[in-house]
Amino acid sequence: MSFFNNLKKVLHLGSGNDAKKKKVFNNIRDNSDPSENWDMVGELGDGAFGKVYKAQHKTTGQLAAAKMCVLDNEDDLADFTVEIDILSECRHPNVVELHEAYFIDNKLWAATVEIA
Ligand SMILES: Nc1ncnc2c1ncn2[C@@H]1O[C@H](COP(=O)(O)OP(=O)(O)OP(=O)(O)O)[C@@H](O)[C@H]1O
Repeated sequence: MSFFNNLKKVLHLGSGNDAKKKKVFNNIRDNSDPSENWDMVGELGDGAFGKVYKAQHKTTGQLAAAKMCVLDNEDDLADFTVEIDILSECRHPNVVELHEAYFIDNKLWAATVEIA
């Protein structure tokens, strides 16, 4: 970034749209309802951040563990994106695979391959 752009940023002289810019989360379907694709067919457990449900994909029948975390607001979503991004790209026999992640009504849903 140029010196001039840095100065504009420090002095808050941007275009005025910066605060309104919506964050883009590459691996999270924003404002999308997981129940369009997944049926919650049971409960698997409780974690530090929320409940984990047993989910079944409506078309493929694939089973998954759907972890649901209630967030205070959309800004808190940024705290989870690192984990979501790593799980989306990581393919290892000892690490659960992330199918899909959704964010709707301040709830983050992450559907990973069920292992138990
Ligand atoms: N992929 C899965 N397959 C089967 N059961 C799972 C799976 N993921 C979680 N569970 C169940 O849900 C419970 C809570 O999981 P969760 O990952 O939230 O635990 P946690 O240890 O609190 O992790 P974190 O600190 O990331 O929230 C687990 O103890 C387990 O019983």
